[in-house]
Amino acid sequence: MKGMKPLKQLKLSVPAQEAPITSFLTASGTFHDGDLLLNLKGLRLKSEEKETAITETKEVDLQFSLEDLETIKVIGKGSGGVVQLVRHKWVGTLFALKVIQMNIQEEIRKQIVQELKINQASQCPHVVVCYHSFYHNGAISLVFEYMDRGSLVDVIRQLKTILEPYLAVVCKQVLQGLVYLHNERHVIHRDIKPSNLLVNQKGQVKITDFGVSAMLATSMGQRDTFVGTYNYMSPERISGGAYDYKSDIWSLGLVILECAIGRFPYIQTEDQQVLPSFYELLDAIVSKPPPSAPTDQFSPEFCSFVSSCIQKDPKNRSSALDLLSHPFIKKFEDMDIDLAILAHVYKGPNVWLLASNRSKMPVT
Ligand SMILES: Nc1ncnc2c1ncn2[C@@H]1O[C@H](COP(=O)(O)OP(=O)(O)OP(=O)(O)O)[C@@H](O)[C@H]1O
Repeated sequence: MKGMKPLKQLKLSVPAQEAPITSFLTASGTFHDGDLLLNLKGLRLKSEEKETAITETKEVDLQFSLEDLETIKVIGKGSGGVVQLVRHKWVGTLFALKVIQMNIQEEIRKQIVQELKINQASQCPHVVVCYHSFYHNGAISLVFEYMDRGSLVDVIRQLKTILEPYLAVVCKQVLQGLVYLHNERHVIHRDIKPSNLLVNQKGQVKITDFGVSAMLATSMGQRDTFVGTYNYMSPERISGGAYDYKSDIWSLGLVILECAIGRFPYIQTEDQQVLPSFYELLDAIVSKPPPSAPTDQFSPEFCSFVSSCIQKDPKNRSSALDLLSHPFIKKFEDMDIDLAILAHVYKGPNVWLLASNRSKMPVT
């Protein structure tokens, strides 16, 4: 047409950016990073689309979007957002939906998608499966396998303490999860704590929130700055030094000791209910001798296990793989202890039982 410039001559001035938004976000709102696609319909690996995933649970094959899920109730709240129990409207399967509000910055995008990828790809029976991840309106929604007995926080709250035979089984399962993360995935969890160890009525214990805390920290522009609790953090992390898989072992040791004695190990006595102040706690973790299991109350195997984990120098801590063959774990292996009994005695996060229920469990 007359007067109209050829298309080639039309120029649009776009401000210079390190990476144009179109390089990772499509017009329809889909993140893409290599093989990975993340949008309202969920997370997909292009390369895996053709492969038929062979999994034990049929839920993995469910194709769904957020609209297919209906909320039943809120089951938890963390520093990043709420966790809801949701049901798939058509199939009826229950899931835990974690919604995290976040302002995604360009420089952390790669790390987030990487973590989601690892999380979703989990094929370990002791790591909570993340079935789907949705990114919508500045929030990331993660659809997790629902663990119907809540976390170890709920268990300790109700039962007060967990006896050694059960603790050995809990420990073994967490260690199997850690061996998977450390030795197969080559990643550090970085946030092992009671609320991230979930239980179901089958008596399975699984590690959750893998990568989520790091994702939150980075999204807040605080790369590697922790957003949750510092309570279970290893001395080398608190001091800002280099840390590795052994950092998770320190945290595991504190969690297991807490489950045995019924209080956070840096709280000195049973009467003392409050935690030391933030700085007192950090100082105690870094400068004081590490906590240990009282030898007059616990078996030598248990005391040795705890001290193999809670060592100030990470070099002196055992690896997850070595701990799997520790005498404390081996001691109860032949007894065929069914953790489902514990899950049965303990009725779940909303019912607080009296500690008298402990009498139903075997005595060490
Ligand atoms: N997959 C799940 N199945 C059942 N309950 C869950 C699941 N995931 C989380 N919860 C419950 O929701 C609670 C809150 O979880 P969330 O991961 O948001 O925070 P947190 O681990 O308690 O704390 P923080 O955000 O500081 O890490 C958990 O303590 C647990 O009771």
